[in-house]
Amino acid sequence: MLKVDHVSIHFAGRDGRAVHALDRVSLEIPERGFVVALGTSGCGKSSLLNAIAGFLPVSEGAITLNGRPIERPGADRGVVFQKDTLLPWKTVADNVALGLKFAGVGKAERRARAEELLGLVGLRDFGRAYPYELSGGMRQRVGIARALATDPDILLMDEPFGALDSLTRETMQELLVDLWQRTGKRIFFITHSIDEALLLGTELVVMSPRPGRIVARFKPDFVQDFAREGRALAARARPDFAELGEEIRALIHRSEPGSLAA
Ligand SMILES: Nc1ncnc2c1ncn2[C@@H]1O[C@H](COP(=O)(O)OP(=O)(O)OP(=O)(O)O)[C@@H](O)[C@H]1O
Repeated sequence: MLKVDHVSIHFAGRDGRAVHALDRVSLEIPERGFVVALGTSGCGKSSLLNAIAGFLPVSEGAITLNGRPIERPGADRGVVFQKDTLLPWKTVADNVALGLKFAGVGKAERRARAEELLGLVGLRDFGRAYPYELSGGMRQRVGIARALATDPDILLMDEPFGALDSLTRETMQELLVDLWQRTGKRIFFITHSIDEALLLGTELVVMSPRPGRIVARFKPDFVQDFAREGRALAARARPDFAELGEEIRALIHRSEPGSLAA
């Protein structure tokens, strides 16, 4: 279990006043859970993800993974960002195996594991290519393979498909749901897209800013239809898909700065 227990994160703002990026946020991600956070810009989504990753210390509260407190980055958490962070001078296979190298895994095993992971993300023949030879979608596939390399307990994904064109994004959503089913990893995923959140999440947490809080939680089951069909069509066709989407849209708009409903 990944457990975020009453976590607050404060930053010193430029005017000297504290910025409450997160205020007593609690969250649990069970095995095979796919939790999606969404909300307006500045509601603390990335701060929450960075704290789970161990990049950012919490001001109050605690985060534990299988009972162990998270205090620093670790191989039990794989991270994927919107912008790929591949090393341009290394081949795709070497990029995928980077975490394994740090973990002291030998060359032959690294190579075999990279090949296996590249097969899993549909890039079997690209191990010797360099990142500049790949499209944006392909680079994100490499990023996902790299995040999976150390066989982490959880995947942390910060708007991983936010910079992709809509067709590539759909393909990547299909790939991720397939990977999720096959690997059984728990996932924490950030998006600005209500459609994407509904399609992917087993739990959606809607956040609002200043201070960053969870204002609503939903447990939709559209991802089961998506996984079964391999396509989003059946899930999107359900009347409750649009209804829940509208409910979440209204919630988010209400929390926007300057909103008349705020
Ligand atoms: N290092 C920092 N120093 C000071 N303030 C910060 C820092 N990082 C984030 N903040 C502030 O904390 C709040 C939450 O930021 P965060 O990036 O977590 O939000 P977000 O929901 O991920 O936003 P976005 O959707 O735009 O990525 C914002 O008000 C932001 O300005």
